[in-house]
Amino acid sequence: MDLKTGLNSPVIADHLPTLALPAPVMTFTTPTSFPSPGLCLNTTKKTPLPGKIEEVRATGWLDLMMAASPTRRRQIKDVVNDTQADDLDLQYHNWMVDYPSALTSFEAITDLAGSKRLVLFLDYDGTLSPIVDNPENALMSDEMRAAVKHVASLFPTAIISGRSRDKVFDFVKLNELHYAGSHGMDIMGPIRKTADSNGVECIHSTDLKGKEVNLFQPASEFLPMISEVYKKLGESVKDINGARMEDNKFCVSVHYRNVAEDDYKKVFQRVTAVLEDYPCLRLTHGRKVFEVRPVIDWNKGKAVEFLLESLGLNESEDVLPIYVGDDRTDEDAFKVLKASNRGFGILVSSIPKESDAFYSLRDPAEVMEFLRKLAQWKEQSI
Ligand SMILES: O=P(O)(O)OC[C@H]1O[C@H](O[C@H]2O[C@H](CO)[C@@H](O)[C@H](O)[C@H]2O)[C@H](O)[C@@H](O)[C@@H]1O
Repeated sequence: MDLKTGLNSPVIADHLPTLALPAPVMTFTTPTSFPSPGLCLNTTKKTPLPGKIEEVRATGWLDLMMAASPTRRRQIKDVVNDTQADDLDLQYHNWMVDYPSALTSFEAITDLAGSKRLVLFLDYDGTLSPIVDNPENALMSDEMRAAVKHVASLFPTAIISGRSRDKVFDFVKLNELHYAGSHGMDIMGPIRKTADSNGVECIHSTDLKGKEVNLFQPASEFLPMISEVYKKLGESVKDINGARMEDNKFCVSVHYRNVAEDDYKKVFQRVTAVLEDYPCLRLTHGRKVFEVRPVIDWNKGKAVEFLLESLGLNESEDVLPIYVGDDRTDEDAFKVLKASNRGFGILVSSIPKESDAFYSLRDPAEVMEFLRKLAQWKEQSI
């Protein structure tokens, strides 16, 4: 079995790299040294790669596209027989040895939390709302909203999403939370309580209720480029049935969930052709979606660190951050918590996946149960 490609393997490894087109601008290591888009504008157009290499690259991405957000057991019960379905269950249960359920391990989690201050980071799509065909319809249920509101009244809570911050707020509609949109490139957080140690510049602003907040937008210089590429990508995929664009402010999503598999390659080729002219932008891959974003050293993991610092909780030993997410981009946050050894990630997945998370939950319904249990535990211990 090849665990890395996911071929013949129960484990989906969707950690493939960002698009491997040669780019003159690499990622940067400090938050203050973001590349200016101007640095990338005058680069000469790259010589097209020999057909064969292009083909290999396209094929690698094609496998990824096929494997992305694979069909869940309950959806495939009509197309596989009972034995195959039982096999899938067995694979899932074996996988859970490495990624135990956060529900069945709840006591271990609260033992670890003890008297520490718990901080919650939540992804949106696939975590608080189920994955649906039309991204505009990814509504959060009232029960989930109530569960999130309840935990947010007990623990500092933030939502970190790939969507634009405004869009995710429209879905969630809760003022008690902090919000980071565009994969953390648009953060509205509390006024920083600690000294600004790494020189990250924020704009003081007010939220809808007039409360003072900090706005952090490390990719603001890229806005004109992002809106230009949004238009070009839209033009280039408009004849592909089912392809859908989404403007996430500092990044762009090209959805192919509703595209026929025969057209996947076309989507990939059209997107990469447009990006040939934008070495300052990179392509990543989520659940049946391509995400185009600036090449800056900023991601959901950095957003977690930033928010912890803003909350004055970054240096404290007494803090237990928990991040719940379902997607490849959430892995950056899982990694940060794992590396700092002070909190952990919970991967939301109904299929086995390699992850830097510590625990797992099967779907948003289990996420809601977990949030309710956390609130109940906290209230009992007050
Ligand atoms: O970080 P997230 O909040 O998880 O955002 C990642 C992407 O989520 C959305 O797309 C995904 O959910 C859609 C609705 O269920 C689904 O139709 C799509 O196939 C999924 O990829 C969002 O629409 C994207 O823009 C985000 O990048």
